[in-house]
Amino acid sequence: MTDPQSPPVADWGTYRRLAPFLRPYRGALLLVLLISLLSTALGLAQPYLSKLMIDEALLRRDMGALVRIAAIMIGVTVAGFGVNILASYRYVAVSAAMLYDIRAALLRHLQSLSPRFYGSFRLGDLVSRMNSDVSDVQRIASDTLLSVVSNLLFFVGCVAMMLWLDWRMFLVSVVLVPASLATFAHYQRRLTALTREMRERSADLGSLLVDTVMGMRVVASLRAGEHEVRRFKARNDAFVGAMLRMQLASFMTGALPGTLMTAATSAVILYGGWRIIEGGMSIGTLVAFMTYHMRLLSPIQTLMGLTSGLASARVSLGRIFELFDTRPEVEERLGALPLARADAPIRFEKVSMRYDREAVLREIDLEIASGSLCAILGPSGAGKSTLADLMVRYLDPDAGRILIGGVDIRDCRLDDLRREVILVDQAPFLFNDSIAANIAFAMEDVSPAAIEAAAHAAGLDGFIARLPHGLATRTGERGLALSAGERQRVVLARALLRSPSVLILDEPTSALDGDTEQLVAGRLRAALPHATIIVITHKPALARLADSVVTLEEGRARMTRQAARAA
Ligand SMILES: Nc1ncnc2c1ncn2[C@@H]1O[C@H](COP(=O)(O)OP(=O)(O)OP(=O)(O)O)[C@@H](O)[C@H]1O
Repeated sequence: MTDPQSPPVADWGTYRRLAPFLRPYRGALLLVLLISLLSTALGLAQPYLSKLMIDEALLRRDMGALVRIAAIMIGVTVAGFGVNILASYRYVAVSAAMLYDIRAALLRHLQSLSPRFYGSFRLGDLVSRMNSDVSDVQRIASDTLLSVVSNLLFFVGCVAMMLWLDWRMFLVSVVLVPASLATFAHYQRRLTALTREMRERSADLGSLLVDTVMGMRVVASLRAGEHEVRRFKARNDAFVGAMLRMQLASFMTGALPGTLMTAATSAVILYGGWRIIEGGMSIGTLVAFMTYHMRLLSPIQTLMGLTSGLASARVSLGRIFELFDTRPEVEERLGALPLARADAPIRFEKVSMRYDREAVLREIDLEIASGSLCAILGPSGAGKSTLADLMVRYLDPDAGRILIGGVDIRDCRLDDLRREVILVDQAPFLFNDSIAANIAFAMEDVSPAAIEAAAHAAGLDGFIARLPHGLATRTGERGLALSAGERQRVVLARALLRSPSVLILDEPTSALDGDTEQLVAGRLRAALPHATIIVITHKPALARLADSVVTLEEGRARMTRQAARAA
């Protein structure tokens, strides 16, 4: 993983990585290409029809030819209009479907990354990659690629028609192309660097906004509003400066080479005029040639302008593929075994784990009996949450193994493991939805009675009865419309509804008073009579209810059979 402060610019080969996403749409894209070919042919016919109009109808004073050619011109224009609309419509539909596939694949991939990744990656930067960068690629894919194809086709067609009409005049027409291309290449390199800088500044701004909004209560209580506005202004100034520099380079990349090419027009008029006066060329040919020459500029200018879009998309693609390239720390083994139930003993065998260079767990040996209530105690930072993360494979140990019923959990299907072993985190997370939807999150066909039973088991029934909308009450952004203790019980109900074989609770009652804690503890066992329940806690009262107690200290685990003795 590179430093998020310096997002990569993908090399041009990165576009090849889009191939798997393009493959399902090969047929549809080929059809768009054929429609574009037809549209180009219709566009190229117009100047030649003007030549016929001048040389065959006007100069010969032939009224019949005039009407015929005018009718063909109108027909070609109308057909070109229809074909263009069809090509754009089809292309935008295909590119939108393709971009959806990329976003969905990215979302799936992000879900496979460990909490450690989310702990180290800036949230604002992540959102900016999912949103702005994918949108940027979408914009380029929907506008630019069709434009590149049709302009290239048009360019090739123009060159062919000009060579066919008069090759000497063609040479005059393209004499300034090399200078124009050199100018373009210079500004294009500058543009790529400036685009990357602009994206970095934009991600800085996004991260600050996310941080400030998430920490709004701290900002308000410390009266740091003005401090945050100043930080925002500094980052916004840096962003605007980078954007202006990029815009200037983008303009120069398209406009300077185009201006050079326009100068060639005078040379064509001079040379063509001289050939007509000498009697070596018809007026119709010069008019048609001039039209092709002028139209030649347009695809060159458009293609040059588009490269700024492509440069920007290259930066965005680099940022998107950097996420795709972040390997999940935990992956399912090929041929992983199904796990029907996990009501079996859990064994830790010489499990060691370190973050960066610091060892958190050292050769832990432990057995937790099936169906027991086990309390894990230990000072803050001893590695209790890490132990829990290992049991649901948010992380894998550096050494040693964890077995359920004698099977290494790394050999089990991840989906099965996480269905049977549920971890309720220390920081309960609620979605901005109803209490019922939060309890039944991502489950289908759950009866209201089952949700109510889970809410009762989590000690929420009294609270819900007092609410005017009951279970339909919304929980607010991140559940902040509920108290900390209520949030804890909603996530507990969410876990209970799923009837896991193993339930791990990381400080589940830290925000509850003693009476509510006793009530919840009592109902928990009744709701899951056969499950193994592992409770990480700092509370002696909760530990006293446990069948066994494990104390973690300095990376080592000590097991005490009786809660009363341990406490
Ligand atoms: N993603 C991480 N990167 C680096 N160090 C980490 C990471 N997560 C945890 N740690 C460190 O590992 C140690 C154990 O953390 P852990 O959260 O497992 O402790 P804990 O016993 O659950 O603490 P508490 O009782 O305060 O919740 C701590 O020193 C912590 O700073």
